[in-house]
Amino acid sequence: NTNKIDNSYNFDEIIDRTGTNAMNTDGFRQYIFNATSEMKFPFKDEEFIRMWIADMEFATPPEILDAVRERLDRRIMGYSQVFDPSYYEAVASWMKRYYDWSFPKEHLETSNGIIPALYELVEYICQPDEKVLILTPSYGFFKSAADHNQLELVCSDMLNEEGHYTIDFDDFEAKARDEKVRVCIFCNPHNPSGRIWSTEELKRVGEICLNNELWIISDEIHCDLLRTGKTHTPLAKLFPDTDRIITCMSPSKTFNMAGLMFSNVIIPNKALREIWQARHYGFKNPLSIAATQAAYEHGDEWLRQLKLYLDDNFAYVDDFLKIHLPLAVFHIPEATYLAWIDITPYAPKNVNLPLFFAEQAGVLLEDGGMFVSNGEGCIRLNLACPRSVLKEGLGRISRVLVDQQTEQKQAQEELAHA
Ligand SMILES: Cc1ncc(COP(=O)(O)O)c(C/N=C2\CONC2=O)c1O
Repeated sequence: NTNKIDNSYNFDEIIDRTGTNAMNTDGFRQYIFNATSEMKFPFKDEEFIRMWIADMEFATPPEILDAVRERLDRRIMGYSQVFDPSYYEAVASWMKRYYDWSFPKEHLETSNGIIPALYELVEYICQPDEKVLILTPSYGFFKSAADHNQLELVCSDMLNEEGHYTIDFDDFEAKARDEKVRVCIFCNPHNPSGRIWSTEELKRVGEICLNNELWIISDEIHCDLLRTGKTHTPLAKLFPDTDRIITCMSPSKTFNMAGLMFSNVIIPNKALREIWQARHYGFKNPLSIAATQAAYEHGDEWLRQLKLYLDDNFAYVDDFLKIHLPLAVFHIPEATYLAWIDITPYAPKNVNLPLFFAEQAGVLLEDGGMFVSNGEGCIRLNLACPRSVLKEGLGRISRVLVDQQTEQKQAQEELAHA
């Protein structure tokens, strides 16, 4: 089952993920609600429309699955690391083709995911009394990387002009000047706003950080997931003379293989790289190595078609909101497959929005409260799903919000006439 029809990949296919130990289907009670599996809802688990965690409902490309099968056919799954030079060649070729960027082979390390790499790099870079700078709203694990290392987190709230997010450079620079701020974890492209930073913005971030002797971890996991026609610039590409920018990338988000826990960490600074090599547990899953290399060697056409499908999903959301929730603030993001929507005019006040939508609509989603700060009134929808699923999810969301608003108006009228 290659999920290809003629030469097109089938992104409309509904794939059953139950019984696969998927966070998406089985981990939401604990992750979103900090609850046990006993937590009850008016919906069966299989009735939920799942739009929360950022993995896809699409099959991992057949070319990648074939590479895993091929490695399985070697029949021994012993201790493994990346020894084969063809791995670096595959990564380097992808970076050249897509970002016109290259880096020396000796700078390339690998990690069992970018989150673990963030935890390790922050530990190796910071002294115990130093601080971690991030932009907010932020992917929650950026805060965890500071918390995990008992370090103070410093947040620079992004400016939000009617849903257009930009960096408050005065605030960012003021915080970067704090001599105890040692590292900035920078999200490029940005989750959850979906911004692709312009060259000017990237240069200002880099100059502010480097002029204040910060290290920068540029988390670029979303860099392949762009709207068709958009381009990504690795931050390190703009600063070839510094070795204080660490770049984290992975095909895990691009090709729906996050469960294989494999990412690239490009560390130009020799001393830091030596600490990484001394401290990091270097053995890797041989199936993950095979899958990751295959993604870079054979993923182009699947990615091209995926981007077109996501373009259409985003266009559908944009049209839907303009008709059914016209007061919501939404702009099709330049990157990611995540829709960040300000529903303040419709949202019930003082309720836990993920719980509200789970209980009232049978939709699992994340809200601004899960993105550290500066996300009030916003929800985030994962659009990496078949259009039929997207339509059902949006329909349920708008119904409960409009019903909620109608009930609010009726209650106000009754009060007014009481
Ligand atoms: C900015 C960013 N960095 C790192 C990761 C995870 O890297 P990994 O450890 O899997 O290699 C994610 C996944 N983002 C997710 C995952 O679920 N919801 C999200 O927003 C992410 O958005």
